[in-house]
Amino acid sequence: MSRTPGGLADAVVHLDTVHKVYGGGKNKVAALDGVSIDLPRGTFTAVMGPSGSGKSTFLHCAAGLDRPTSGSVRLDGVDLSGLKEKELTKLRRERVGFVFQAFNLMPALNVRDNVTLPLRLAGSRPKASEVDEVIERVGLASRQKHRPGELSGGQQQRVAIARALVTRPAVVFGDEPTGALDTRTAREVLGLLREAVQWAGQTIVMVTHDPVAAAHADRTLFLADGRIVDALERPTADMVAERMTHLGAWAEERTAHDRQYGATR
Ligand SMILES: Nc1ncnc2c1ncn2[C@@H]1O[C@H](COP(=O)(O)OP(=O)(O)OP(=O)(O)O)[C@@H](O)[C@H]1O
Repeated sequence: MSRTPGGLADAVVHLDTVHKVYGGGKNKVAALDGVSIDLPRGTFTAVMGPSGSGKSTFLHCAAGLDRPTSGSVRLDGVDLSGLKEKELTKLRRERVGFVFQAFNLMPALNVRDNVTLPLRLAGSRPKASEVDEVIERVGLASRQKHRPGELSGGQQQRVAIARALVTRPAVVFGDEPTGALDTRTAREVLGLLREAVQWAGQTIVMVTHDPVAAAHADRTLFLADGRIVDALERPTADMVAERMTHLGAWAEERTAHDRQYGATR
């Protein structure tokens, strides 16, 4: 892939020296400490790291849900730092899809209406054939008139995935999308995400604690103390778990050290 001075030519998400600092004085926390990364179009990236390493902060800054303290984020070619709140909301609505651990469906709406909601909110009229296709893809064609309360957890997450994909976003961000699912259902949902990368060239970025989930991605990034400290291409779950064990032990040592000597990371 060709590189430009600003990063990869076809990076959907580009972070350049992103810092995110919370609090001040003794309570200051550097949740992100100079993160630079390109996430290429049509790829599936998993983000892992010990608790408190900055995964959610990374996702929020990359998705334009939160603003970095310094550094820049470019999403689908747009520099987010230049955008006003309203413009940012519009960009998220049009170019970003989200899948959360809690499915966040509207309980009063049926499957089809939940799926088409983002399109309607953006003021565009859903094209029936495209909606049919995405609902078919996630295996819910026979459940379109059901409400979320009548569906299993896995089916509800499929609705959320269809809702995220229907706008054909530049990137889908997943925050522990399989965190609330049993192992078998989680695998099915991950298979669907993987398929979306394959059949639609979808770009996906997913925060997860689960090495098996990370093994579905093309690349796994490892965060520790707000920095990307490692990356694995097409790793197995065992490789990811092993890397996490090292990072976990390292994080524990850091915590013990901080308790003894204090820290303002
Ligand atoms: N709003 C906030 N105010 C102050 N500190 C915050 C805030 N949000 C996050 N932090 C701190 O920033 C650091 C990174 O938090 P973040 O939630 O990004 O980590 P994480 O890797 O997603 O953790 P987990 O796996 O436990 O969800 C932590 O030390 C956290 O306490």
